Amino acid sequence: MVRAIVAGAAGRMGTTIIRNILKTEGIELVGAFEHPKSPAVGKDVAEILGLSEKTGVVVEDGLEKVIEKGDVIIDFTFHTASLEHARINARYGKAMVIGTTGFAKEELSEVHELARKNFPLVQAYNMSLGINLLYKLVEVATRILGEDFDIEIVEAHHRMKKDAPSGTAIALANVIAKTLGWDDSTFRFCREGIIGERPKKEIGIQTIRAGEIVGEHTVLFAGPGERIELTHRAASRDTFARGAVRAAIWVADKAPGVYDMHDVLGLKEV
Ligand SMILES: NC(=O)C1=CN([C@@H]2O[C@H](COP(=O)(O)OP(=O)(O)OC[C@H]3O[C@@H](n4cnc5c(N)ncnc54)[C@H](OP(=O)(O)O)[C@@H]3O)[C@@H](O)[C@H]2O)C=CC1
Ligand SMILES: O=C(O)C1=N[C@H](C(=O)O)C[C@H](O)C1
Repeated sequence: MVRAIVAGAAGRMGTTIIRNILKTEGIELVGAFEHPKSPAVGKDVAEILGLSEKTGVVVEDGLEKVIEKGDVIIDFTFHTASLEHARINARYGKAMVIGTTGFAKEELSEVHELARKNFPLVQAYNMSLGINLLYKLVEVATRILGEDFDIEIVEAHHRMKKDAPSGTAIALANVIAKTLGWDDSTFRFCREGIIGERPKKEIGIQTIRAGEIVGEHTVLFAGPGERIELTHRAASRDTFARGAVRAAIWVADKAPGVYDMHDVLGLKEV
């Protein structure tokens, strides 16, 4: 049985992940924590989730209060918090699953460096099966169309999302750039005013924030006389949470290193 600790236990993803752990075989919830000022601290997670029966797991006020109880930490919080949790975990060597987005390049490099030396980590900006398949489809479409077609990414999320563009949009842009042998200097995040003709060597990334949209990504390939759009729409956060729980079970007994959802889902060789 894999013993899981959930960071950001009162958040949108934290609560969804805990619900999924409670109904999944092979994994149990042994710890949950929030930042010290959170009103959730000191409450049984059942109270946060609106369950009638107590779980016996109380929300603590930091990772170090619970880390020794668990085998794997699942972290969907905030970029600075996840980096701090990785730094703490480097001293304990527990497995980690990090779904947090919004990292600066240097922050993510530090997280990966810590993992390579000290603990197994699954890090992915999107843990849904559909998006991880979309990465593959986009790679194929880019290989076939990339030289002649303009490629744009449009992402839409709920009004509460703190970072833009989404981590998934950046990951999609990275797939396209890698396939074409380009780098991230070709990413174009916004356009305004007299911008002139679109350069060929450009990957547009546009952001929409509105209402309660769970998460939508479209990659658009527009060429002479025709257009292809590949779209993924998440209807519920459960799709991300199921992926995170699957990743937690998978990574618990792995050697230190950085893994992604293609490792977890067995899509590496597809
Ligand atoms: N990889 C994937 O598949 C997915 C990734 N995400 C990413 O996950 C992250 C969280 O998203 P979401 O759940 O919607 O956001 P929320 O703001 O709802 O949840 C984050 C939680 O973490 C808490 N938190 C902040 N700092 C700390 C800390 N130092 N220690 C412990 N807890 C802390 C927050 O508390 P407070 O609110 O009080 O600040 C909040 O409860 C985002 O980066 C998002 O982009 C989201 C969905 C899918
Ligand atoms: O903040 C969210 O909600 C989501 N964030 C992730 C991202 O930034 O890619 C994944 C998902 O689309 C939901």
